[in-house]
Amino acid sequence: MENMPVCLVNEVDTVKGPIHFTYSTKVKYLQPIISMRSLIGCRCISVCLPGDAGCSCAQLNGGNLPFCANGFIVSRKHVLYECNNFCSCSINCRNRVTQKGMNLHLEVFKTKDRGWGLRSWEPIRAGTFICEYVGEVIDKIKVNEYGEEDQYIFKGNYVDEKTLKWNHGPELLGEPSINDSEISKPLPIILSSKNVGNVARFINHSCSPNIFWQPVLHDHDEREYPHIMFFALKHIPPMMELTFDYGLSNDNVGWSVAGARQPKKCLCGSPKCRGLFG
Ligand SMILES: C[S@@+](CC[C@H](N)C(=O)[O-])C[C@H]1O[C@@H](n2cnc3c(N)ncnc32)[C@H](O)[C@@H]1O
Repeated sequence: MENMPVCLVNEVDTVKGPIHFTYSTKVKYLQPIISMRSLIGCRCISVCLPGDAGCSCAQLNGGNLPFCANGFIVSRKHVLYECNNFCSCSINCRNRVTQKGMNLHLEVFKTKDRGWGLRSWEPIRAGTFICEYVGEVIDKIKVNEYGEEDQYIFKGNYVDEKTLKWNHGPELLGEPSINDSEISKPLPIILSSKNVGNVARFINHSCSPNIFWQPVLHDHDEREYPHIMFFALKHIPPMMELTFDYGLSNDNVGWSVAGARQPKKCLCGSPKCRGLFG
C-alpha cells in the first residue's frame, strides 16, 4: 500500500507480529473530504518559486515556500499549506512533498522493552518527510470513551502563531527553544490508530526525539483537521529508532500527547529523560 514495502522484524522474542489492525494510508475523517471546505489553487506555471508574491500558496505559508528544492522542510508553521488539486503548477512543484507519500524503507521492529518500534534502513537527512500519522478522527465528545484504553491516540499541542518562530524546533537550526508550556494550546484534531493506521502507530516516545510532527493541509481546507506529518529533526543514521516527543498532558510540556489517561513510566533511555510521558 505504500510506495516502499515495510518490513516487520523480531529479533527479540517469538511474537509473530503486532495485534491485528487495518493498514491504511489515508486518514478516516468523520465526514467525507468532498464535503469539507476546499483549498484555492495557485496560478503558477510549471512550478512555484520561493518569494513569488503572485503565488497564493506561498502567501498562505506567510509569503514563502516551506520546502527547499530537494524537499526538506525549512520552516515550521502552525499549519503548512502544500499545493493542491486546484493549483496549476505541476506535480514536480517543490510545494508538494507529503502528499506524495513516504519514500523511505521503513522497518517495524520489536524493541526489548517498549513493544514494537519504527526505524529506517537508510540514513535520513534533517528536514526529510518521514510519514503521516494515519488513523481515525475521534469525535472530541467521545474521546473519553476511546482514551481510557487506547495507547494509539494522537493528541497534539501547538504553539500560538504569533510566537511561532521561523525555525521553531530548537534542533532544526541549533537555536534555543521558547518555552512551549506557557503558550501551547491543544490541536483540535484527535486521531486513533488502534483499529486503522499506518507505520506511524509504531513510533515510540523519546524525551530526546529525532522526529517532529507538523500539521499540513493539501486536500481540504479544514484547519481543525490537518494531516499530521512527521519530519526528521536531525540527521538520523540507518537503523536508529525513530521517536517523537509525546509530551506530558499534565503540565502541557512539549508538542504532543499520546497514550493512556495516566502518564506512563518512560523507558526512552535518554540522559535527558523526564521519567514520564503521555
Ligand atoms: C503509539 S504506541 C507505540 C507502539 C507500541 N510500542 C506498540 O508496540 O504498538 C505507544 C505505546 O508504546 C509504548 N511506549 C512508547 N514509548 C515508550 C517509552 N519511551 N517508554 C515506555 N513505553 C513506551 C507505551 O506502551 C505506549 O503506550
